[in-house]
Amino acid sequence: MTETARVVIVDDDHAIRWVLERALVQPDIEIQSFERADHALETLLNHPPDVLLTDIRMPGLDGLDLMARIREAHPDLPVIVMTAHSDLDSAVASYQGGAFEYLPKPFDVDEALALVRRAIAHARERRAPAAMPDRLAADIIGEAPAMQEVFRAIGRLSHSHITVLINGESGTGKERVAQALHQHSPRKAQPFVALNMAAIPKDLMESELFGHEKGAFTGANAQRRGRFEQADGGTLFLDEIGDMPPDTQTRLLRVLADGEFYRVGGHSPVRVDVRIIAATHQDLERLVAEGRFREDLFHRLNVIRIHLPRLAERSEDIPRLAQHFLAEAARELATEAKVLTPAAQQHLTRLPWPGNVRQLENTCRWLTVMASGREILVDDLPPELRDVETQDNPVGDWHRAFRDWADRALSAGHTHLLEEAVPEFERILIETALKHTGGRKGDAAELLGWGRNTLTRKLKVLLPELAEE
Ligand SMILES: Nc1ncnc2c1ncn2[C@@H]1O[C@H](COP(=O)(O)OP(=O)(O)OP(=O)(O)O)[C@@H](O)[C@H]1O
Repeated sequence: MTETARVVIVDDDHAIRWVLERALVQPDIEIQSFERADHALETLLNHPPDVLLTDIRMPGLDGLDLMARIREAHPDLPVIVMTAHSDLDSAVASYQGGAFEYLPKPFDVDEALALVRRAIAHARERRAPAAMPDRLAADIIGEAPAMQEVFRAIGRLSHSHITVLINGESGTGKERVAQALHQHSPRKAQPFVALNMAAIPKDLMESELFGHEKGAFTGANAQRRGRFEQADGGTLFLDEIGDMPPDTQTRLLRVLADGEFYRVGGHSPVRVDVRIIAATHQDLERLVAEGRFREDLFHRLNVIRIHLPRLAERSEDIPRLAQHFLAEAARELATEAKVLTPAAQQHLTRLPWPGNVRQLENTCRWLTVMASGREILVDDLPPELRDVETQDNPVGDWHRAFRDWADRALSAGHTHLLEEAVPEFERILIETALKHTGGRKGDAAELLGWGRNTLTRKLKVLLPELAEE
């Protein structure tokens, strides 16, 4: 976050102002200082900063009065009160007046900066509901612009009962978003019921959705309420709607139009009030064009469309998502949360993630169990992720080729692979380094990290034709 924070300092002591002004010179902090509280008052009231640092004892209006006046108008403004160490009474008074923190003088500049940073974060957190949240109540993480767009949509829809269609590949978080839409809707106290069309056998789908009467078909030993009835008053999430068979589509359309339906084998209509959120990874327009999805149903569902991008298209969210999933996995397994080294984190942000957020979540679970240390290195990643070729990871290429070679050699019954591999490895490095230095051996040795003598010795064995030159 690069938003600039405004910090106001009020202290009659010139030296303290000077020290603080210098301590707080940061790219994301803007400072304004005042010598007297009464001079600062008007600015503070009309243009409240993110954080106020004030001394207590000052001529004219004192710090506690200043704080009281400001907090009347801006109760959430964090105030840091500075005062002499010994002055316990004023510290207590400042807390009672609602100070965010008490900073005893003399203070350490790093301590002062850390406290100001904490106060800025606190102020932002308080403002978060009004500003753009980067995390919703349903724990959806997303700072990427496309996710912010999704959050905005959830916010805008929070007073409505409108039908929503969520598009996105498998594992991108469609169900999470559906839950968030529900939790931020007027129906939040009512049930959220989810049903995945792809997971139900076709001939059970209607009874699953609409319920059945006793004796409606073989095995229907009792009356059963379907998902529509279970979701009455709440939200019904229909996942993989593109997999819904045509006759169920027809029935669904009728329910959406009439607000009532019949249980399978039933004769009296059941009325329900259900909000539908549907999701699909398929291109519904194409299914409509191909005659596999009813056009009228498509239009009924496609009132508001939310698109969830693939994880690779929001790679800036990967570090926070990973951290979140590592913490979750640690909690589930009752162990300490692992942390990614910067290199491992960078590697993860560059992977293609065909399984999207779900794949990242599973990877974090795997790492929590499998990584040996608390810090996760690139080498700790599962091989299929570690050696993936990425734009910036040419190493992936040869790792894979090398692994294949080892595999083949072992399958062919070779033993003592190192005797074969190590000289080959060194020969390739030496040749390449010499190519880079135009044949200069001293420089090549330097590039490789060897002494010149070592290179000469290696050349004799590995590349005798070059050794004498
Ligand atoms: N932005 C996010 N923040 C935190 N967790 C997320 C986020 N997106 C997805 N998840 C988690 O990733 C997993 C997959 O998400 P979800 O089941 O919602 O995906 P989906 O698109 O509905 O998948 P499918 O189409 O396969 O059903 C879930 O465990 C979900 O909680």
